[in-house]
Amino acid sequence: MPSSVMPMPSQAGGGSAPAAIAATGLRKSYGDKAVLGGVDLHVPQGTVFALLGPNGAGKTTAVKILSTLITPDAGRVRVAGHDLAGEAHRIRAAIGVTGQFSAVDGLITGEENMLLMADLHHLPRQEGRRTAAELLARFDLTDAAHKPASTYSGGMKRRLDIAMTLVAGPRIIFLDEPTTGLDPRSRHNMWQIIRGLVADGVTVFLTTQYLEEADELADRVAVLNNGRIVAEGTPEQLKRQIPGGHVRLRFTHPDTYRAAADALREVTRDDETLTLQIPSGGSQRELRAVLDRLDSTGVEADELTVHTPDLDDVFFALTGTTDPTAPAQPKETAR
Ligand SMILES: Nc1ncnc2c1ncn2[C@@H]1O[C@H](COP(=O)(O)OP(=O)(O)OP(=O)(O)O)[C@@H](O)[C@H]1O
Repeated sequence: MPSSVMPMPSQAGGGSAPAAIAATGLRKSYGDKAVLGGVDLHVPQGTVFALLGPNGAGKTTAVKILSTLITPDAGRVRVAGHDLAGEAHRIRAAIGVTGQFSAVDGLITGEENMLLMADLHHLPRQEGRRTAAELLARFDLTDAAHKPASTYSGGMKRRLDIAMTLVAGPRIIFLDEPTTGLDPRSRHNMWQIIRGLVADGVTVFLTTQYLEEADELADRVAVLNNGRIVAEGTPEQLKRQIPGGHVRLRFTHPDTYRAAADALREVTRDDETLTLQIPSGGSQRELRAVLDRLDSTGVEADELTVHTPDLDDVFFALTGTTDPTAPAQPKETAR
């Protein structure tokens, strides 16, 4: 068995795949403030795991513990097959961490940052140069390699940061909010980079406030709220737990609106906006049933929208909050 693999008992949703990261009963308090109140995590090798949570939920604290930066008050942690208690140095050698605050030194060039990292990891000079050049090319930074990093855009700095994390070839990387503050294009670039890492077999532990990001990237998502995991599963599993799919019909004439309300069952009426809401999973069959019923009474809606539950709904249902920093997600598809 490779050293980065640890067997885990089969657990709900986690399957029996070998874990790259496993934690049980993780607790951490600052003074009398309990930040993590008994957290279990299981991240199979070669997968992307997203830890979601509102501001202050304890995501960064969890990452800091798992990446050996701080010690938990209680709990057992194994990363890359090594126990945090006693083998933290082995864990450190096996992982890469990109935090919310960049490790990039703006005064030196991108290439110099990379070579510095290669030196820190004691790579032989030749190998360090080769690895730096390869990573700079892979992250589309070759042209900027000889410019001071302070002249880089936010997206370029973030790419350089991750490239630096990869110099030592970690098989597990922690990305704490990797796309916060990036524009949509840079965010999509970052997603491609993360997908590329996973294609190479790297395990990615990601924290994010962007629900769309977790949906796009993560094999599994855990929602952290008040120091506890309140839900865990694939994005699809989480969405299925949440009711909320519906068809919304909007009318301009009150008479048509009333006729439609009478014709349809199980509608929620909004008399002010002349809108009807019908619970629906959004399948073609369910939509057709609604349309057939409207047709049969000769009523035509002025607008029809289908709302399928997304991670926003999950997040809201589980944490009682939507994150004001998350960008608006287009949830509804006008038909
Ligand atoms: N060193 C510390 N000393 C005291 N309190 C701390 C310390 N580090 C974190 N906290 C507190 O612990 C709580 C969780 O912080 P943490 O940074 O883990 O949350 P987070 O989920 O990462 O939040 P965000 O999304 O805002 O980064 C917060 O209330 C924070 O103020």
